[in-house]
Formats: sequence, structure tokens, C-alpha cells
Amino acid sequence: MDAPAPDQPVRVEVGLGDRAYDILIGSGLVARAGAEIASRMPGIRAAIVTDENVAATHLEAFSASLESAGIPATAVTLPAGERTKSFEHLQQVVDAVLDARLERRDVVVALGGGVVGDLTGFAAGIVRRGMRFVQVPTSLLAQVDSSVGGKTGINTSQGKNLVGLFHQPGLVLADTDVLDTLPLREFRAGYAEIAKYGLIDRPDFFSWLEANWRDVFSGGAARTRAIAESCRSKAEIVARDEFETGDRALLNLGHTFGHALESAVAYDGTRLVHGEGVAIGMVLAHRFSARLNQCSPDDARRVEAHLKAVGLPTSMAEIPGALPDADRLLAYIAQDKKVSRGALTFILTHGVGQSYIARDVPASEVLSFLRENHPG
Ligand SMILES: O=C(O)C(=O)C[C@@H](O)[C@H](O)[C@H](O)COP(=O)(O)O
Repeated sequence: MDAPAPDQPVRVEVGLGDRAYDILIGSGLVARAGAEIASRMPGIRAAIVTDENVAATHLEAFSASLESAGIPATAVTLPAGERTKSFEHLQQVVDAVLDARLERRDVVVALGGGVVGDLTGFAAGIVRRGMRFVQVPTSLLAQVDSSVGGKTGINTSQGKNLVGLFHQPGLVLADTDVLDTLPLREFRAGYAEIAKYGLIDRPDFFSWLEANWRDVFSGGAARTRAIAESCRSKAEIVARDEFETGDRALLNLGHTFGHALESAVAYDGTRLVHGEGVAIGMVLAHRFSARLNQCSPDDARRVEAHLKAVGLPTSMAEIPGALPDADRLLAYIAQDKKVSRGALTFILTHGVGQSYIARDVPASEVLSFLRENHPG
């Protein structure tokens, strides 16, 4: 990561050879987006994909920025929320891009959070067998996780992100100013993914977060540092295992349980948003590791205490409304993309910052654990 001049963005490179790209993190990037895109991709036209909430606050400024850089653009605005990651809205985006007669070398831009980014990236990956794609993440979660690394896709009734492909963006512009208007619940949800990097393999970062999380929430240098550290962690893992044949699965810490819970509430964001599912999932992953004598119960309690301190849910009991029973939750887990020849794979841990990939985890152990932790 380059050391930035005071008003320059932090730059993190995702080192993927001839598909390497920059993540720029800093203030004022929505206003500068047109210039940043045009300097890397001259002569293009663009389709901007966004959602109703983001459109209300940022679409005008973003469109103006493209226009002033000479990039003709069309925009498509989708409903906000996880349920938008569907075949129906994929079709809407594909139609908008084709109706605008964009060519393969033109650009589809995701202006929004993780839902918009995942859906837009998927559309860009399949239209004309792969168009260029730029991520302008407007949520904390998208800035520290989903806009980086090229996982794109949609949800189905069988489970989360079950249809999609790997399609890398050509540029990620993370404007830290847009986080100032993010609802607290959304900010916290993104924070769960920041904490995840500490829990995977950066125990010092986790300790730093325990001491400094209030500053991360208030903004300024601590926030930028946490975002940059997260992007650097993710970029390193993605560069060495782009297609998740090994280590990249570590980024799924908390997601095996978390995705099952999101599926269990039918992606109802009033009950559970993705980052909250990840927070509960990370606590469960640590508790499950302790139950299997892989880590100390003190470590599991430490993780739970920190996530609770920042105001994240840490147990299934905190999800409003009834949940399906443990057998049904296990059925969702069995649809997880890490399952191989029917064997369940979890990201477990030997302690804070010591996560590892556990293949062939017995379903009977998972079921007993889910029953013990189920609120019903
Ligand atoms: O980029 C990755 O790899 C991740 O696993 C990051 C996750 O935080 C992210 O939510 C991802 O989309 C989940 O991937 P999935 O393969 O479990 O759907």
C-alpha cells in the first residue's frame, strides 16, 4: 500500500497480473470518479446501476462527474435490499445494458452497497460474455469486502449467492465521505467484515480494533486506516487464490452459519442484514471451535464481547421472529459452496487471528451445536 499525500487517496493494488486493479480509498472520490475512470478507460460509455436509497443521495453527483469527464452514461435504479439479488433484477440490469447498446469494452458501474455490487458484477460478467466493470461502493461493507475480489452473484430460495461467477472489476473507488450518511445499523454490519480480517489472521489488528473501534465509528484517520487495512488483507488473499481453490475460503469466516441464517429469514433485511449474519456466524464459528476443543472458550468469549460492544447481534436469539429448526438450518448449510462431495467445510479457529479451513466436519456435530444454540 502506498503512503498517501494528505489529500490523496490511499491506493491498494489487487495484484492479478494483467487484470491487476487499484482500490482507491479516500475523500471526494464520487466527485472525481469520472476523471479516475476516464484516465484508465478512455473513450468508454457507461451504465450506472444503483438502488433507490443511493440514487437519492449520490446519483446526481456521480452522473455529473462522469459527464464532466466526457463519459456518456445511462442509469438503472433498483429497489434497495438483499431481495434485489434475484434473477428478476439481473434481467432488468441486463436489459438496460443491452438497450443502451453498450459494447464489451464499455463499462458497467456499480454505485451502491454489496447487493448492487454483486448483482451488477454478475450482469457485467455475462453480458457480451464479459464487459468491463467498476465498483463504487457506498456502504462500509462493500468498501471493505464485497467490492474487492470479483465474487459476483445472486441469491435463490435454496441459498445465498448460489448463482454467479468470478468477474474482477477494473477499478474500485471507495469514497469515505459517503459513509457519513450511512445508517448506524449498516455501518455496524460493515464493521463485522472489518473485524473478520483481524479474526482470520491479524490478531494485532483485532486488538487495535478493540482499542480503537469508537474512532473507526466516528470517522477520520482511524476509519480510513481500518478500511485500507481490510482492503489490503483481502487483496493479498485474492491475489494468491483468486478462484477459492484454497486459502480464499478463509474470507468465509462466519459466513457458513451467517448465510444459512440469511436464507432462513428469506433475505428479509428488516430481520437480519448480511453483516449481522456474519457477526452471529463468527461468534458461532468461535464457539463451535471451542466445543470441538480447537480454541479456548476465552477466545470465543472475547470475540463475542467485542462484537456485542459495538452493538452487533451475537446470537440467533437476537434475530426477530421465529427461525426454522436446527435441521432446516443444517439443510441450508449443506448448500454452501464450500461443500465438497457432500462433506461440510467450515472456517474454524485455534484462537483470535488463527483461523483455518476445516474440511469434513461431521454433520452430526454441527446439528448438535445448532440445537444447543437455537433459541426455539
Ligand atoms: O470474497 C470472498 O471470498 C468472501 O468469501 C468474502 C465474503 O465476505 C463475501 O460475503 C462473499 O460474497 C461470500 O462468498 P460466498 O462464496 O460464500 O458466497
